[in-house]
Formats: sequence, structure tokens, C-alpha cells
Amino acid sequence: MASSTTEQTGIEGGDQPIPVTVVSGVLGAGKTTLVNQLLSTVEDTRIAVIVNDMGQINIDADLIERENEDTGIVDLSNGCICCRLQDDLITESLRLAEIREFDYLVVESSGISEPLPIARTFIEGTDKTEGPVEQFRLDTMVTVLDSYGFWKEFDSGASIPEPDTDPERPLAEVLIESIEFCDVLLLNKIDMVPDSEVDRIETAVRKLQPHARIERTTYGKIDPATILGTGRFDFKTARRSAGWKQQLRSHRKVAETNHGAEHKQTDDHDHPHTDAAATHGINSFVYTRTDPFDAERLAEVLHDRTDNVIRAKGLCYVAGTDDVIGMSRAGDAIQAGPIGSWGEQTPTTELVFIGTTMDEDAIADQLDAALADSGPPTDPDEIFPLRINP
Ligand SMILES: Nc1nc2c(ncn2[C@@H]2O[C@H](COP(=O)(O)OP(=O)(O)OP(=O)(O)O)[C@@H](O)[C@H]2O)c(=O)[nH]1
Repeated sequence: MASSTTEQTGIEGGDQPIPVTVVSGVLGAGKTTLVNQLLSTVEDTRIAVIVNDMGQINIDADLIERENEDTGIVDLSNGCICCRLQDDLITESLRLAEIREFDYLVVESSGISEPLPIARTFIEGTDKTEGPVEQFRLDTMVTVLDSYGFWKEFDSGASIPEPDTDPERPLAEVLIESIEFCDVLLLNKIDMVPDSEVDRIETAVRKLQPHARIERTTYGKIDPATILGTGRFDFKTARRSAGWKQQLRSHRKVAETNHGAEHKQTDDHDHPHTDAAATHGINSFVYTRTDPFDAERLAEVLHDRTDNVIRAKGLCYVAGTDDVIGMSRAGDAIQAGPIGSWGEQTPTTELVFIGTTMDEDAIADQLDAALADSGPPTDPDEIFPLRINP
């Protein structure tokens, strides 16, 4: 290991706000393993760790404590940082900073936390702090991906068993959201995936998250400078970085240039297939229509999930309502429901699809068959909000 703090992590001392790295990822992805790895390899940076685990007993804090006895570890058990414990997260971070000196804060989030609200807590503060927390600076959002789980879930055709988590937050959804909101993505557990599949996984992940630095790891072994003191985090960039958002933006630009004409955009429409995507059969497209869906028929199509989709997300124009119906699909987990009204905007369906060897025409035909005809539409209030679990 390098011996100086700056060499290892690029962290300077002084009165600057304490940098923070947040480690996210689904249950069992390897977050604790990564944090332990950091604590045992970083020499000159004093790292404090806040661990948030969903169980009654904070197994992670126990594990970390046992292996690193003199480290500042705080246990935020019995809740999830992203929803109930935002105040606690900040309170504990501040308390920790008062009672001990450290150079760097690492937050290990629970396997069901959404990274975005955690980031927001540091950037905007909470009701209690009435503003941003000046003592800390969010430096890096890291996601640890269980590459084996990802491959099983989305590519091999076999579904991994759902751990005992919130039925409102299926694994696939947590997995995809943690990929979509991060600066550094660690493809962990690559030792468990056939070599021939690792490139394919990376290509799919790159499609979901074009912005992040992606590294392959086994047991979280990584140069600490990859995730500490990177200075990569920027809230605006992170919020815009999901692959589906980027694809939708580029689609809208093309549509503007074409004066709003209805058209289809596939990968090679305005940015050619990368060789990797073509080789690995990863494709994406945007489905756009200005005719409305019939609510019931749309729900039927959404229930039929035999189409190699890893991620689909966007807006649906549905007959019989002024509401925009948002649709979000991660693997086989789908939710759809009102997310606001169209207002001045021309109602238009815009759905981004990312998947493996998807048959774009077949998917478009299926969706077209759900468009409303001249008869009275089904009442959308009877259909939405809709939640389909794997
Ligand atoms: N084969 C293999 N196993 C790994 C790797 N990384 C971690 N593990 C194992 O995976 C299991 C889960 O690892 P943890 O580090 O506890 O995962 P976590 O994300 O902290 O899990 P939760 O706290 O439950 O969310 C442990 O048994 C680890 O030893 C890896 O790269 N390869």
C-alpha cells in the first residue's frame, strides 16, 4: 500500500468539510466486505463508518467492529437510512465528528436503501438541520453490484430467490436503482460468474449507467483511491446519469430536430451501437406515441413480461385521465401510476426500453394493440396505481 494519505485517497487535511463516501448495493452484494477491506488497507486516513442495517441486530457493525476494533463505528439499526433515518444519519454523523477526530466518513447503507435520498440528506440536510450540513461533503456514491445475482436475475433466465425484504421494493428494483444513481460501480463477485459472461454484464450495466466509473472486484479488493477522495459526486449530474434518462433526452432532441414528427429511435438512430453492445446483444429503444392507451389493455400488456427487458421507464398517455401515468420496470417488477398532470404539455407516451436481444417491433406491436380505440376507455382509476411483482 502507498503510505501517505494523499497518495492513497487524494484526501487533504485541514479545516475542510469531511468527505463522505456512501456504499450502496443490495443485500449480500459485498458492502461489508468492501468496507472491511478499506479499513484494513487504508493506513493514514482515519475512517469513521456508519452502518445501517435493517435487522434487529446489526450484524454488519458487529462484523466490522470485530475485525477493526478501534474504528469509529455507529450502528443505525431498525430502519432504513433513506426513509425513516435521514435525521439520525445526519445527527449521528455530527455526533461522531464531535466525539472523535477522523478524516473520512464511510456510510454503508442497508441493502434496501435508495441511494438518492441518502445523497440528498447530505446535500440538502433535513428538517432538523434546516439546510446543508457544512461539516460534510459528499464525495463519492459507490454501488457494489452482486455480479452473479445480476447475471442470474437478468441474463441467465434463472431468477434468484427474493430475500425477505419489503414487498413494495422487489430486489430487481433496488438493484437497478442502485446502478442508476452512483459515481463508481463495483462489479463484485466476478469470481462467481463465467468469464465469458463478465463482459456482457459490464456492457449491460454500462447501458443502465453510462456515467459511472466501473471496476471489477472480488471480495471488494480495490485501490482505496477508487472510492475515497475521488471528488466525483455532483448531485445534478448524478440525478441525470441513469441510462434511460440519457436516452430519453437524446430522443427528445432528435424529435425536436424532426419538428415533433413521430418516429422510432433505436440505438443506432443518433448514436451507433457500440461494438460491445452489439457483440453482447444489449439493445435499447424509445417507444413514442401520441395516441392514448386504454388503461386495462395497457395493464394486460404490462403483465405479459416475456420480452428480455432489463429496464423500462417513462411516461404513458392513458385515455380517460389528465394524469401522466409513470411506468417503471426493473426485470419483472413493474409499477405504474399517476405522477402528475400533463398541464400545458402535449400528452405523449415515451417509454425507454433497455434489454438483451429485445425484439423491438414485437414489443411495439404489443403496446400498439393496447392503444385506445373509438369505444369508451376503461376507467384508469380502477387500474392504477398498479404493482406487478416478480
Ligand atoms: N464469491 C464471492 N463472495 C463474496 C465476494 N464479496 C463478498 N462475498 C461474500 O458474500 C457474502 C455477503 O457479503 P457482505 O459483505 O456481507 O455483503 P453486504 O452487501 O454487506 O450484505 P448485507 O449487509 O446483508 O446487505 C459474504 O459471505 C461474503 O464473504 C466476492 O467477490 N466473491
